[in-house]
Amino acid sequence: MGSPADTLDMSSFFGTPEQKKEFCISLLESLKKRGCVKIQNHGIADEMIHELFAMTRKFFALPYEVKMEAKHPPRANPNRGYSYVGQENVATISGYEKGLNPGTTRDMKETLDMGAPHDNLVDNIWVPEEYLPGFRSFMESFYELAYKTELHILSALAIALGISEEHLRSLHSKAENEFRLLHYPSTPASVLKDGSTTRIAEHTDFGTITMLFQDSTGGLQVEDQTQHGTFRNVESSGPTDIILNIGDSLQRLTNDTFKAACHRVTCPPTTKLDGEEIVPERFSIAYFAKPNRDSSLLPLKNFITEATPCRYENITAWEWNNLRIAKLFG
Ligand SMILES: O=C(O)CCC(=O)C(=O)O
Ligand SMILES: [Fe+2]
Repeated sequence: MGSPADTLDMSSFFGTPEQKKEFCISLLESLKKRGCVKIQNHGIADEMIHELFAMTRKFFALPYEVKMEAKHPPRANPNRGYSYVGQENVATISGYEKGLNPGTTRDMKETLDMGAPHDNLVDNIWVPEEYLPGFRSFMESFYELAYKTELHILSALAIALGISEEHLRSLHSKAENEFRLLHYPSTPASVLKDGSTTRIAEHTDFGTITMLFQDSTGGLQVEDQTQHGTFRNVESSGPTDIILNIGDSLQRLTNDTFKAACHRVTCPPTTKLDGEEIVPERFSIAYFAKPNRDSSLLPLKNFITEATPCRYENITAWEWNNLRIAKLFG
């Protein structure tokens, strides 16, 4: 089966110049091989991540009617607010890159999508403060913390790729990101058996990088970059690990030097689909780092050579995002 995702200690990025260089090189190698990497000591305090999970659990434990006070509009845009189980089905876009028709597999998940606290275009949608005191301000501060880590990771990637750190960071200067809480309710294994229902269908994320936190339930799988069609289980050593994966926008900017990581969530590996088993609920949190909406996703000059001609047309990050999400709901 080969090794699962590598684990990297990011404290070396903040260490000596040699340690920093070594971290950047390992990051690039691991991502190219496995499509994702686990990062520890990334700078976000453990207590903040534990609190993030605690808040996430509290949010999804609210009565349905309360969550619906923050309801996501019926269409994909603006991508803000609470989506109930069945509202968004990722299989509709699973085969996008491969030119396949929309799939019909249903996702068993509920989500809360948020963006920057002061986004120029779209406001966040919150449940009234009295139902979840402190929730909004906590999520807004976590967003800022995650953005700082995003910038460090972008620097590390730029160093490893030999491109300008300033330029890559400037493409992300507005923090026009998305931040999503996910809850997969407990489900009889039999429901997930025939393939018509899953937790989240396979897909690539649309942005530059995704930083994911998951609980210990299991079920996340990422496609190996060197063996297409082979999905490997990715288990975190704890909720504080960041699972980092590459999205479509970085694939475009690097002219396919990086390929976006295809991933999905199924039953935990130990589930026996034939039994009476109940698959336990699962919580995860994804921070989707995206280029500024108005920036171009045309591959960067460094990646265009005679041997590797430009593979992508000029499109803005916002146009790309909207093209990808158009089929998500409905
Ligand atoms: O729940 C997870 O671990 C993955 C979620 C995900 O891939 C997404 O929301 O794009
Ligand atoms: Fe994803």
